[in-house]
Amino acid sequence: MELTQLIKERRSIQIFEEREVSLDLVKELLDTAVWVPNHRMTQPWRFVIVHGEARKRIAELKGKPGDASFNVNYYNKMMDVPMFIAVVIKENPVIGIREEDYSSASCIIQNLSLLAWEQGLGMIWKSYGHMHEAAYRDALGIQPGERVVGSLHVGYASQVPNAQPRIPATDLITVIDQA
Ligand SMILES: Cc1cc2nc3c(=O)[nH]c(=O)nc-3n(C[C@H](O)[C@H](O)[C@H](O)COP(=O)(O)O)c2cc1C
Repeated sequence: MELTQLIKERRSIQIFEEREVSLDLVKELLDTAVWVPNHRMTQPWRFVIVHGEARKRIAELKGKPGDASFNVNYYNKMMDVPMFIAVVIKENPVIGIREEDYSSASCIIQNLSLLAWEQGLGMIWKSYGHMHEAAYRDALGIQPGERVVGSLHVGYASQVPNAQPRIPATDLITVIDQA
């Protein structure tokens, strides 16, 4: 697919087919996705991939089946996601570097979503609050000093949402050409 078409036609996917996602394919896509610009080449990221039965680590964060606190809707919603990828970065103590690192990690996520889309694979970047909470961090082995940039839900789309219109960049351009 041509890059322009890929960029415009990629959608964030919420609802997936039951079909499994190949771990090898995702590893290969990630290997390409990390070719982002990265000031100082800090490359502070790593990726925690959760799939199969391990999805229960996430699905059971709001109670296990049988618990009084069990949230069946949350459990089912999470177990319907074929694969999760937590994009994790080491938090640099210097704020400027921390922002650069976060920006580069965001580029990886966009690269990955385009590469996945090209392969017919859907994805959504989720930023739910509980990815910063101790229970989620413990379940995925997130270390002190690490930040979860996003929890990516990955799978083959069962529904592709309509595109939401973008404000044309041409309406947002200020051209300065006078001395
Ligand atoms: C930083 C970031 C965080 C996001 N977090 C969520 C989220 O928590 N839940 C959600 O449904 N979508 C989330 N999204 C996806 C956006 O809602 C989606 O990109 C937007 O609606 C435009 O749709 P499109 O990606 O299909 O063009 C997030 C996107 C970004 C870039």
